[in-house]
Amino acid sequence: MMDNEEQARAFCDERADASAMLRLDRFIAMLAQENNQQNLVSNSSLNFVWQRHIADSLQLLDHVPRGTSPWLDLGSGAGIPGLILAIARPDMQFVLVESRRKRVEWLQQVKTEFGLSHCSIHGSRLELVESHEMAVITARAFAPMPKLLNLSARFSTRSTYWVLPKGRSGAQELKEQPEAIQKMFHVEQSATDGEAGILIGTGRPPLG
Ligand SMILES: C[S@@+](CC[C@H](N)C(=O)[O-])C[C@H]1O[C@@H](n2cnc3c(N)ncnc32)[C@H](O)[C@@H]1O
Repeated sequence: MMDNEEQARAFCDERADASAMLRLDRFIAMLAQENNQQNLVSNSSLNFVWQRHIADSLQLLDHVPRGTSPWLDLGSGAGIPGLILAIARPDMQFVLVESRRKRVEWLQQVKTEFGLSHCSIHGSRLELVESHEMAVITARAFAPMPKLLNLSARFSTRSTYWVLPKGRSGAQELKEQPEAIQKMFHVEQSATDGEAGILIGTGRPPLG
C-alpha cells in the first residue's frame, strides 16, 4: 500500500517507461492548469495526484493479462482512468466515452498534445455509441452497478474483462447485486487506498 506521493510515483515508474513518465508529468501540469477553467478533479486531489489519479489508473493494468486491449472507459471525465492509461501505454488501444462538451474538448486537447492515435474519444452519451466488442471495460465513478452493466453489457463478450474501481463502497455494492452478478465479480483491494475495492469480473453480465 502506498502512503505518499513518492511511493505512488515509484509504483507508476514500474508500470510506465521513461518516456511515458515524462508524458504523465506533462499531463499533470496540463490538468492543474485546466482545473482552473473547469472542475475536472477536486483541487485537493491535485496535492496527491500521483496516488489519487495516476497510480489509481495504472494499477488497473495489473488485473488483466499484459497487453490485453482494446479498453473501453465509461464516463472518462478528466481522462481517469482511460486517458492516463493511453498516455502510459501507446502499444494498446483505448476508447473513451464522455458526454460533457467541455470535458470532451479537454480529452481531445490531451490526445492532440501527445499524438495518441491509439485512443479514440466518443463525445456523446454512452447510449448513443455503436456497439463494438471490447476486451476490457473500465469505469471510475460512472454509475452504480445495475446502471453501469445495463448501459455497457452490449460491449462485452464471454471473454471481456471488467475492471471497475469502486472506492470504499465496492464490497458493499457487490453484496447488493443479484446472485449471478455476485458470482461473476470479486473484489480486489485497491493499491492506492486500503479500504477501497476494485470489482473484477469476466464475461457478459446476465441482465434481468
Ligand atoms: C463523476 S465523473 C467521473 C469522471 C472520471 N471517470 C473520474 O473518475 O474522475 C462521471 C463522468 O461520466 C460522464 N457521464 C455520465 N453519464 C454518462 C453517459 N451516459 N454517457 C457518457 N458519459 C457520461 C459525466 O459527464 C462525468 O464526466
